[in-house]
Amino acid sequence: MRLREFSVALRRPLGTAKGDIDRRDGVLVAVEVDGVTGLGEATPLPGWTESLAACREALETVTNPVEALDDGSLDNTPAARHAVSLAVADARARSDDRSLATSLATESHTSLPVNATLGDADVETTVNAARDAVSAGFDCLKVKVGARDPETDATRLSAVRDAVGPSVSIRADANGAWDRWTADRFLDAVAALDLEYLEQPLPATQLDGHAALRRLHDTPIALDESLSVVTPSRAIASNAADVLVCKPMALGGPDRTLSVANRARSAGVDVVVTTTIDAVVARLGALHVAAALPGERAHGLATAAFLDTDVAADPAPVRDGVMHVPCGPGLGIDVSALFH
Ligand SMILES: O=C(O)CCC(=O)c1ccccc1C(=O)O
Ligand SMILES: [Mg+2]
Repeated sequence: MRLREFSVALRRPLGTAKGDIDRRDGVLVAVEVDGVTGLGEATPLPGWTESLAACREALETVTNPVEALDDGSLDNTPAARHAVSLAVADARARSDDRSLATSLATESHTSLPVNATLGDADVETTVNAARDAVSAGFDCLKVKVGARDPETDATRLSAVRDAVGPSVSIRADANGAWDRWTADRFLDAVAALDLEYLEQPLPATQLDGHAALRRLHDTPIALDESLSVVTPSRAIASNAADVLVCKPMALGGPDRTLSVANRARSAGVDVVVTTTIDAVVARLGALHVAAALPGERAHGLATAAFLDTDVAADPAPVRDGVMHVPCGPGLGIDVSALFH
């Protein structure tokens, strides 16, 4: 297995309730499966995955990539497992001469709607960013909340709703910033705004709290960080979510993400696939995984624009709020663009 480290700055930091994300560092991998090369990427983000040091160490110990996926050695390092699992899946799809999405599902989407991601900012900046996103063709916005008091966040969202009108879908993501009472205040204040959902209002371990919010308010609830600290089965069984926000990087790879998504769907829980603001290889992986899932919701994959540079050219840029799934073999990116 070949490894190549990379480091990219964000063009503009993403402000969240848990601080700014301003750079992303990770490891690209290339594996050989039956003589065919596949590409993977580990871009760890503590809070969702292991540290970069733990990720690097786990990848350096892999001798047989296919066996490493099943022997438990990568179970505590989801970003490292993601890189290996994606690379093996990419190699297999390439040797079958199929796109990754079509190798993962008998029926897959050829294009997907995606949400614009709006960081924490004051009311005016948030409204301007929302208008810009809608002008660019997005009909779904995800706004970061939880860095301000809940009434101020409600004012931001209300101003966004007024600016974009009723036909644009609005999501909010608090990144676990609140306690039950603060989340109640926020949900009371936004009750008339018809939010698509509120993502991770409470800390990751508080499944019962999320279940209570779901019972007491009409705004649907989504879980994100919780999926990194409790088993997906528990998250699904606890009635704590209408939607699971699935980050392949945090769940340990495309295979694990598909299995979580299938279990969620059987329980009547929807799935939205997002990135941890990854480089092009992992973004494409998440796009193919999302394409392999049924459902019509917008995914959180429009994160390329946060990066100042990338490790290779992007074959799936966002146009009009939509991403087209590359139909060439595997991920749809040349191995030679990344490994010489
Ligand atoms: O879902 C999106 O719109 C983009 C991804 C995103 O918001 C995100 C990006 C990096 C780290 C955490 C998160 C998050 O969903 O909380
Ligand atoms: Mg989130």
